[in-house]
Amino acid sequence: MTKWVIKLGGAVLNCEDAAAALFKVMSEQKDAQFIIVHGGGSLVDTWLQDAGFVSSKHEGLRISPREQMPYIVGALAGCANKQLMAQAIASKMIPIGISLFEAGITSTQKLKALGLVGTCSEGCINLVPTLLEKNMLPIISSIGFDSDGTWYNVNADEAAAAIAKSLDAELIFMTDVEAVLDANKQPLHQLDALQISELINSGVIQGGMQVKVETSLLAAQHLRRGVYISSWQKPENLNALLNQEHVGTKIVP
Ligand SMILES: Nc1ncnc2c1ncn2[C@@H]1O[C@H](COP(=O)(O)OP(=O)(O)O)[C@@H](O)[C@H]1O
Ligand SMILES: CC(=O)N[C@@H](CCC(=O)OP(=O)(O)O)C(=O)O
Repeated sequence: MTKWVIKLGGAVLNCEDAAAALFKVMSEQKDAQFIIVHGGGSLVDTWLQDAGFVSSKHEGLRISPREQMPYIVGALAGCANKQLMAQAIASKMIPIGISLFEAGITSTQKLKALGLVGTCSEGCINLVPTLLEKNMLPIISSIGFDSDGTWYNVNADEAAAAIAKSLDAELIFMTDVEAVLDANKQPLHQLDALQISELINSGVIQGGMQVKVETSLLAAQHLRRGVYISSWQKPENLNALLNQEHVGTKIVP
């Protein structure tokens, strides 16, 4: 049975029932198992702003001071995770909301200057295979922990790639744009390492998309197959991708 890790960008939560439409596509698939890894960057922005914090990013990664972590964890592992669970339940699936720790990923601090931004490496326990055996849908937030129990804010694209790696699963990034766009805002069909570095150096790919393409390339190289970036705005995109059709941008190793 093919395993698919589907990374959902957090903006899906701003669009009523968009996630439910994707869950419906998944529930109709036979011979496939799904694992959701989700973001929620826009929700984190709102929660931090409402709490009076200023939040900034460095190359697409949110600088995460210790005192902001309760809001970040609350938005990602709490609100975003449970909102997605609600839409999965409405789509007649059986979701189990977990963090990276239960999904077999351990984190450590990435870079002191970023605060509690975490990395991903292989952890000690992994509930995902058991959940899949029981026909449950793991919905994994990008909150990680180290072996001392310190919590970390992990970029959700990096989290999805680590989960796909640990399960040797197919990986699809579903974001808020149809594809990676070139300098003229035209969709790019396929990208390799050289094209990616040129587009980043020239500033055409930046911010969250920079993290996504860099992470996709590493994942494609590790998995030795293409990784897709497409939009969650059209559920038919997911259907097409699951049927091996080319939609969005394919990142090739
Ligand atoms: N070359 C590019 N092509 C497409 N989107 C880009 C590009 N460069 C930057 N972006 C931005 O990246 C965003 C997607 O990244 P991000 O907001 O992190 O998505 P997600 O929350 O789905 O992970 C797009 O909405 C767009 O604003
Ligand atoms: C370290 C880091 O950048 N963490 C991200 C985690 C959420 C995320 O990645 O959300 P999207 O997938 O919706 O962008 C953040 O705080 O925004």
